[in-house]
Amino acid sequence: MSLLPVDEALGAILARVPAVTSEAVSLSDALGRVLAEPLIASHDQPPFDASAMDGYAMRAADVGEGVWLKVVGTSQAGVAFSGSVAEGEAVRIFTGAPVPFGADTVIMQEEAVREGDNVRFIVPARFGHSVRPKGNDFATGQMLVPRGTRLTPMQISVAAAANAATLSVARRPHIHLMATGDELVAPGTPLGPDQIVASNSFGLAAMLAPYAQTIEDHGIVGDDIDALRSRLADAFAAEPDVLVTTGGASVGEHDLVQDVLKELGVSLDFWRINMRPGKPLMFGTRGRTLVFGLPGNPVSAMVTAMVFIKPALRAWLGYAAPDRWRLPLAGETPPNSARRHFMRAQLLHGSAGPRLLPISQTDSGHTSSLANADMLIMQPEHDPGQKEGSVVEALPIDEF
Ligand SMILES: Nc1nc2c(c(=O)[nH]1)N[C@H]1C(S)=C(S)[C@@H](COP(=O)(O)OP(=O)(O)OC[C@H]3O[C@@H](n4cnc5c(N)ncnc54)[C@H](O)[C@@H]3O)O[C@H]1N2
Ligand code: MOO
Repeated sequence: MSLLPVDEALGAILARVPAVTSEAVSLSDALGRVLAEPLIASHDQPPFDASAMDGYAMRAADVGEGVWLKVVGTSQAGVAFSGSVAEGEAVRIFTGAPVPFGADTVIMQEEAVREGDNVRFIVPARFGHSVRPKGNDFATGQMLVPRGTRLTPMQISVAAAANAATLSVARRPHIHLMATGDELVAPGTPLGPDQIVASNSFGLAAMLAPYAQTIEDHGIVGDDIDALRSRLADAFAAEPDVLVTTGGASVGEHDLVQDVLKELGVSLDFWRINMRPGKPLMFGTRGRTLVFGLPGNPVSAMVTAMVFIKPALRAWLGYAAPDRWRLPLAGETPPNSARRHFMRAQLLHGSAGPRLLPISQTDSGHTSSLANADMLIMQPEHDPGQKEGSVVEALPIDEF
């Protein structure tokens, strides 16, 4: 049985991801969305030379020890001084207010002595000090946030400062989930004999939600070919962008998912990957729907979603794939088999800096160890095992 290498499988999936399409959203809906068009400044910021302090604006050349200047007016934020500052004059000014024509410098009020309409300064003037020049923050036409950025609060703030009421962001996919297996019952159900709680769709919905416009969970379908056919046909009728099944992916008589997907017109790109956990993963397309058939084992389902579905969704949104992390080990790893191993690991934050502590549990049904992990170490095929301190590649579990 030949197993497809992980990188080839990922390449095949990415080749099926459609081009980014965009939609406009208001700033209040933009957090966490991926920018589809770069944010370009449409005005200079500040739009005028502005004071950085509450104080006085004047010509630096006019300031000297014991020299009194005449205060000829006030410039406050929103209401500029309408005149200009001539030799020997100053204007009372407030933070953010336009620096009047003729003035070139601001001195803060703590360094000023005011008597009636006159002011003198207890420090020498430094030309241009406490003046924010027009366009100093950003200038018209400047690119402020590049396309493909996942928007943070800081970037939403700069977008608002740039006077953008809406942003062009990537449209998000509609994702459908379906669990398969006669033994499965929904969480909260008193367990009968031979029953297993269906956990996969809950973990997957949580993992995929940040990328999705909607997530629709079709619940649990038993290992019955007619039921599976009808429920999957219903799911396809909604034309989801992505359909994810779990379970029934392996080789047993009850593993029906592949046959039914093909019967319903899914063109299968591959089945079975050279990795653990997650070997029986299948992937194909039906029209514009990307179809992922994940293994039922809960660790395999979550790991294959991390390794394949997340990168596919990042590409869907035009979000550049993050670099793989490279971190030193806080313990040794055992020799690996011929399959690439995605090994559970804890991220330790000690005085030696961040390090990865491998978790020895490798059972693909062992969910509690996965819940304890922060990262998956990517152990290469045939890796002889690594000593503590060796630098290894890893995928952070909670990264977008
Ligand atoms: N003869 C072989 N047997 C198996 C092979 C193989 O190559 N030859 N591969 C093994 C590997 S690797 C995996 S992974 C599993 C995957 O099998 P399936 O995708 O067919 O999964 P199921 O048999 O349906 O379930 C496996 C296991 O996971 C539990 N499960 C299923 N769905 C859920 C869910 N939604 N939430 C929680 N747990 C779930 C299920 O009860 C089983 O315990 O096959 C191996 N066998
Ligand atoms: O994919 Mo399986 O996870 O190796 O048990």
